[in-house]
Amino acid sequence: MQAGRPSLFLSPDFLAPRQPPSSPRKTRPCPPRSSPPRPLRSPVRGASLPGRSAGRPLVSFPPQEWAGWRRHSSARPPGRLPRLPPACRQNARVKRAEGVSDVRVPTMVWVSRALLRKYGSFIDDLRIYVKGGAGGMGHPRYGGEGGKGGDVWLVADGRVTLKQLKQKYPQKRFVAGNGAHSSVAALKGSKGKDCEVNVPPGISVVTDDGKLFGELYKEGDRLLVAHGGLGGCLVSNFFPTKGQKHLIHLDLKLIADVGLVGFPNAGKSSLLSKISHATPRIADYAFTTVQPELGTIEYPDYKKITVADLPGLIEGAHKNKGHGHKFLKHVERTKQLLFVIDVSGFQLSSRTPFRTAFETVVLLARELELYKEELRAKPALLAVNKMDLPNAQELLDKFMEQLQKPEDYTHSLSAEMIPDVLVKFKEIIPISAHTGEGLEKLIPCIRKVIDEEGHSSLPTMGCREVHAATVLAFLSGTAALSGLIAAALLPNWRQMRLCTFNKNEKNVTVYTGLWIKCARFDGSKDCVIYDTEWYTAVDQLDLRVLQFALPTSMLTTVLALFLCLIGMCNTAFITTVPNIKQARCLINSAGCHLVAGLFFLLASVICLTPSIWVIFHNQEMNKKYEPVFSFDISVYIAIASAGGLLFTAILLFLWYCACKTLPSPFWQPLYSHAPSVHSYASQPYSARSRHSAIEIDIPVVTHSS
Ligand SMILES: Nc1nc2c(ncn2[C@@H]2O[C@H](COP(=O)(O)OP(=O)(O)OP(=O)(O)O)[C@@H](O)[C@H]2O)c(=O)[nH]1
Ligand SMILES: [Mg+2]
Repeated sequence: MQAGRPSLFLSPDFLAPRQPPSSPRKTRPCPPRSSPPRPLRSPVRGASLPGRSAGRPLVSFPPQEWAGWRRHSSARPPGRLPRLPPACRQNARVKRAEGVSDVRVPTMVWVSRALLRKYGSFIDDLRIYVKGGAGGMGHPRYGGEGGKGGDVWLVADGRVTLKQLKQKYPQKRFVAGNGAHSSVAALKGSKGKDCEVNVPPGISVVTDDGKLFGELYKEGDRLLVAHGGLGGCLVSNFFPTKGQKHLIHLDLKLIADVGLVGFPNAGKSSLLSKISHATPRIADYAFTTVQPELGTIEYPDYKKITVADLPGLIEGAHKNKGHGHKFLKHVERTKQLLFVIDVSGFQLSSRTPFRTAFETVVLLARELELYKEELRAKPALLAVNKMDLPNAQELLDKFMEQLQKPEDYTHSLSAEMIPDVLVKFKEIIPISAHTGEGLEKLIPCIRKVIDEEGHSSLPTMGCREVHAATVLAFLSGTAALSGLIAAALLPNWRQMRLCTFNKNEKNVTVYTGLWIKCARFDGSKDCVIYDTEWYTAVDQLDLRVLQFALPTSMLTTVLALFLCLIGMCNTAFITTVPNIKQARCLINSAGCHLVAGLFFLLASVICLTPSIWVIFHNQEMNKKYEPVFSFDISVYIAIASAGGLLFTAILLFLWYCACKTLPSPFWQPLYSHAPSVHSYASQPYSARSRHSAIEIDIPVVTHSS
């Protein structure tokens, strides 16, 4: 077998940790004859599975043995059965010739073949070579300095996967450009071209010797992995230095809020498919899931929680048995663990012991603990699945009893299988992923635990944030509008103080507003002149402009407030899902807050500019005529109102930017169906994401027998 290619056959000890290859074998041995019968035919009597063996079973297999092959078999393994390795085929032929009908095919061969068929094309660990560009030569005669070599950067980009990266750059070499040499024309050589490698977010960069280089968590994160060499200069005798070079591993670890942890066949994928729109593969055999898959639970207040369906763990996963490390590493970054167990227990194969539900919990806790102790600290929920099976209630009662006093029931396990600390579950919820029973309790519970812990890997904006931002914008906008109205109505834009030297006369102050002029004698509150045609007088252009500017500003503000109001009414003040039509065009559209913010900004500018002009215009008038003009309180009010409008606009812009960068549901399509259509829950939680599963790359598995 060629090294580096996925094997076509795996021996049953595939699940054992990889050992250095011993002496090469020419033929692959058939698994021991002690293994129990395994079917190659469909459980349906007489029906043969599609594929090359269709119509001509390789081996026959009594139906009653099939029944014992998998517990609670409800689904036929999909697709064609794998071809047996030559040695086994030969063995089977001989046995058939001898009249032995029940030639046994080990479960793990079948499982491993199925696993590899899918597993081989996914990557979550890629080893690449990075090299910074060399510096340019200096110029000894003129003292010129060579350009610096380009650097190699890793840039997190959600649109790429490691598989794409590998396909695009099969050489897996990333070399930055060299710096330019110094020349007479350009004594300082230009810098070499940087090399940017787009990698998926969630990457840990590890050197060949296991040293952590850095991590790229979110879109746009950058990491410098190889510096370019320095250009030749006087210090280096005009000789350049070479760029750094490294062999690094891009290790992809899943970033999700909740990780589904359990033994194979517990119903993890079934559960994910029920609570989200993800469509993981579900089948009645172990290791159906061989690549982690993500689904998203969406709550009525638009909070989203990502759930990762991880491949099943087996005993010894912490020692990398069954590729345990590759699966367990994805648990590391989840914020919450959701243990899923089969209420009736689990048995991987007839050669491995049967484990009760209680034992599976104990073993899972031990595996996690041995893999990384920190995992113990993660909040955990326990979903006891398959409650629709007969006797499930009795088994559950027993299981609960065992959990109360675990030390009394661990005698069936050896000492090294018992965890130092049994996981403390925040909640134990009996469910049936089949019928949907218990999910109405589980879904809010997941949310509650995430909220309590106060961290979600995907920061989301819920109703409260929307409420706060729009209410604050609405209030400050309303206050600014009131200010504008007051400024427009008060006759206090300009004062003209007329003093007299006649002792019998009193001084007069003329107050000019936008619409009226009022002259008052000192000590009197009554207007002696009430002139609504004041603007016919010369040199009042600034106030004439304000006559148009302020109403325009007010109208614009009203429009912006209207947008805010509708947004608020459709989000914060109702508990049900907002009217989809309105929400789409107003709240849900990225333009809504942007437009409202732009209106506020416009209103602010329209009001502010002529208001400031009044101040300068007064100075000019004082110079031109007598120094009797001064501005009045309306100017202050107008400028303060413009400031308020500007603040509102900034608030909405910030909110817009936050929404654009955060994965807020307000910028994505809303539900396409009402939440109540879900068969399993009539409660307000929709729990159905509009996202389908996100594919996660998994490493290529190469095994030689
Ligand atoms: N009766 C019953 N069967 C269930 C339930 N949930 C899952 N199953 C069945 O159990 C089998 C395994 O389900 P999966 O969802 O593939 O299990 P898994 O834990 O993802 O398995 P792996 O991917 O191998 O780790 C399938 O045949 C499901 O139909 C349930 O609530 N009740
Ligand atoms: Mg699965």
